Amino acid sequence: MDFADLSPTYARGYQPGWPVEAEVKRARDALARADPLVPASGIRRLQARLAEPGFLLHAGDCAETFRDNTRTSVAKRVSLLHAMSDAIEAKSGRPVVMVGRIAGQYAKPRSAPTEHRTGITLPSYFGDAVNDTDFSAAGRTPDPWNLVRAHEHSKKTLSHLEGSGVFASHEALLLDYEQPQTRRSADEGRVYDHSAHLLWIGERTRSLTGDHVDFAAGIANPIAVKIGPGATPAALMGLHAVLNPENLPGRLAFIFRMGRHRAYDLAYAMLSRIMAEGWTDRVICDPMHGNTVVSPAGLKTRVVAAIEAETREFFSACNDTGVTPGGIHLEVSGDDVSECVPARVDDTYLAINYRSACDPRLNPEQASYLAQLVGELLVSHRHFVQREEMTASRR
Ligand SMILES: O=C[C@H](O)[C@H](O)COP(=O)(O)O
Ligand SMILES: C=C(OP(=O)(O)O)C(=O)O
Ligand SMILES: [Mn+2]
Repeated sequence: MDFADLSPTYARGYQPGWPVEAEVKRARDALARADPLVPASGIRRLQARLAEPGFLLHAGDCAETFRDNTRTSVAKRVSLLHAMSDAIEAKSGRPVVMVGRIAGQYAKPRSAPTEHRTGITLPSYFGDAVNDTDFSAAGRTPDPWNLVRAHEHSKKTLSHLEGSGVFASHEALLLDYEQPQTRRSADEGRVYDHSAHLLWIGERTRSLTGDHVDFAAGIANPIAVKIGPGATPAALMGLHAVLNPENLPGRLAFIFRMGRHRAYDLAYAMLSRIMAEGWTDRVICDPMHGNTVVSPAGLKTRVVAAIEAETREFFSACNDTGVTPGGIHLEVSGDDVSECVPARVDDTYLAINYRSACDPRLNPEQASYLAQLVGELLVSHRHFVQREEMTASRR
């Protein structure tokens, strides 16, 4: 296979170039026969929780790996989510719904279809559901049976999550993974994607005319859509019309990931439109994905101060438009990694324990700091709401 020319297949909605189409069909058939990973009742339970005013804590790995899918690792991730949730609840008094980037976050939409190292060109790493991080021809060749392995691993993770109060979510990127797991429920006739409770559409695949939005429109799970700096209020309008035409609470969330410098202005414009239209869609802040930088040694990192700054800007825009902040979306690790730098990019710090298979994650200490901050910012929003109510009652 000519790895240097993957661009044409990859351009089709970031789907990997599978080497043998017949194998893709066999893997899809295996997924269609496999047990549903999450039951319709669990999906409906999350939808009901999201229809209430609770705050969504949406966090986990950028890319889970099969290697790290152990009971211990899952337990550490769950306990971090609980610690963060407790901190937000304790400060703000607002109930928190925990949704992990977990039990299926195995696919990545990479900026470039190929990676070059010392004269060798191979496919990029697209997540364990497609290929391997190992930079070798064997490791990087997409294997459709990894889709089936991703299903098996997700099943194992879900068994560790049982009774933890954490719902599962991932980016619905690989249609060869999602479509075969989509079934009509026998009791109420709705169509659910049983691969996770919540699915999100990424910044790169949210085109109104693309296959991903079309797929999401056809399933009844809660859906989130990433909204980056290139989006307009008109684009939001189109997504709302297609994904939540009945304006159902708990169905749709917009995850803003604007980057710290333009976060306030861009969010303000979008939130004003949401307010004016009276949409029930939840608004969430992802202060990670617009703030990725590359260190001098070539590692992707994020400065915690920038993550904090975007979080503050988002909450200010919510306060100034009167929209309720609906959640925070973070990439975090249960391990003490050194992937996000405190205040300035520093390769010595990054070298201590950089383990991410894709994007840099907050370690537990950094994640807990962010959770405290969010709790505090929610308190000032509560005061804002009370002020509004007082003004209204005086009229
Ligand atoms: O979340 C993941 C990344 O932001 C996305 O895959 C792009 O990463 P890349 O620019 O390293 O390809
Ligand atoms: C790829 C991701 O984000 P975005 O689509 O916002 O770039 C991600 O959440 O890992
Ligand atoms: Mn990421």
